Amino acid sequence: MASPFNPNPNPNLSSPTPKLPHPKIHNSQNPKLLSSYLLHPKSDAKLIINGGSRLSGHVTISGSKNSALAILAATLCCSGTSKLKNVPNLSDTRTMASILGSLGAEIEFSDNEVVVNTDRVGSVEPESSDIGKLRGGFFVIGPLLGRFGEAVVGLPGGCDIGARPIDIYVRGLQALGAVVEVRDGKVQAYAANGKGLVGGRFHLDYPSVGATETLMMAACMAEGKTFLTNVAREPEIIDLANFLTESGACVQGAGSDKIYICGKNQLHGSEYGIMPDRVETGTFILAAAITRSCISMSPVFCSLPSFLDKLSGAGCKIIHRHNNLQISAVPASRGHDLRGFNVRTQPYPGFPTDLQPQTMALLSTCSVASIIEESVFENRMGHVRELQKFGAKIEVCGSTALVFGKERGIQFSGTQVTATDLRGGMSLVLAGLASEGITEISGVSHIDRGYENLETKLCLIGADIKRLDLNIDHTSNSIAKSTYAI
Ligand SMILES: CC(=O)N[C@H]1[C@@H](OP(=O)(O)OP(=O)(O)OC[C@H]2O[C@@H](n3ccc(=O)[nH]c3=O)[C@H](O)[C@@H]2O)O[C@H](CO)[C@@H](O)[C@@H]1O
Ligand SMILES: C=C(OP(=O)(O)O)C(=O)O
Repeated sequence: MASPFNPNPNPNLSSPTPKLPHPKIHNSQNPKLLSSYLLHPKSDAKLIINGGSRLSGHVTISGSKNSALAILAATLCCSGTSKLKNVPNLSDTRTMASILGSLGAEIEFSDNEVVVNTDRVGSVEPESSDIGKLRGGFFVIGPLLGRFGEAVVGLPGGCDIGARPIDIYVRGLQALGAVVEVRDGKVQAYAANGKGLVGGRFHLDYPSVGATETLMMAACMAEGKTFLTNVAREPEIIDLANFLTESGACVQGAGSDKIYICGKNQLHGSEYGIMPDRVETGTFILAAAITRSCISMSPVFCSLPSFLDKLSGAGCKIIHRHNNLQISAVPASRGHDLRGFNVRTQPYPGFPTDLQPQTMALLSTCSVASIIEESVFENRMGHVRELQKFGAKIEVCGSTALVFGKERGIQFSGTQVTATDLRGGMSLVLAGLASEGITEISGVSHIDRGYENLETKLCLIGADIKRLDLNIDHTSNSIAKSTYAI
């Protein structure tokens, strides 16, 4: 389909996503220098979507953001050099690299490979402004305490989708022999015996993903055995356990609700490939569904059981063979459209909260009404108001949303919306793809935290989406330095 952008290209429109510089960083003495290299795009870009196109073709799925963040933190447990492959190049992974650099680690981030050497780590206090940008940065408290017996880490940031306290982390670290206090907006922790952490037993009163990962890393470096119960069972936990094992740790039970760890003083460097991103996989499945299209993607691991069951029940045909997944949501005939379904988000293997907003966009276009209950985060409905601007009929009561399908004559139309968090932002991209006309999305930096080369991947399967970067230097025909905040 001819794009309205092509005949008279607007010089402000750039596609694909500008490639960020990949610096080589060897100066562990100067964390400020490091931060200035690991640049973050400013938030004044916009995504412009000319919706209504059917999608077709193949998508290459990137490495998992959430695995990569935990495993980057885990390199702090390892002496020598760790080489990580299939790391997605995202603002979150770059921030994590910056956090490791601020501790004195030497890092090279090139394409999708990160090489980390932690032998010259000389600080236990990472740059607080970076910790405040994402949730994963806080995970370094586990390996720092384990390796050095102390840590001073700012309070974590991440998507604004609930209070997101750190009480389970604190109680868990205390069970491993740490004294933990929150002072001046920072968590100050040290080993009570003045030497190092000691193994222990700890029951998580909720299977928190981040607390499980943090305690696994701490326990790997504690003296003696640790037994964690009611732990998170997400595939990212298994990926972290595999990395730790590859680096010399003894971790058993990852993927179940109990993890047993035999502590070691120090792990060694290793080479490890990050697993594919299951949230990105789910998002592209939803992109096909909402546009009633047929696409394929790889590599895909079977890590979305509840989500795939729901989509199949709605009428999507999903074939997952080896590491390739094909989805067809093309209606077989008139009157046979996708049906709505009810969703209750839950820890793995339940329906993933990180796909709730994008699923809500799809359900607004389905043939019957649906109910979405968000049970993991108490405030993950920020996207509803923006989806309503497209014409979606959604009513919210607390953490439950009633999503009316197109029985109410809903037809999405392009509009101007703002992303206020990562997955909520992505639900707006999906709604834009399914809309008639032009959609303009602001707050793109939220989306950039979690989707690598988003516009390129969507364009390759036939979407009409471009990035409008207000900081492009048109005089030099290249992306100006001012595009990035230093
Ligand atoms: C970087 C990363 O991996 N982020 C993921 C991780 O976040 P994160 O690790 O932050 O998510 P958690 O599993 O910890 O949070 C789940 C629930 O537990 C609560 N809680 C958590 C810790 C704590 O000490 N006290 C407490 O009450 C949280 O407020 C939330 O309501 O898992 C979430 C749930 O799958 C995903 O949405 C995030 O994408
Ligand atoms: C909630 C998410 O990330 P974070 O935990 O970093 O906020 C997410 O990836 O959807």
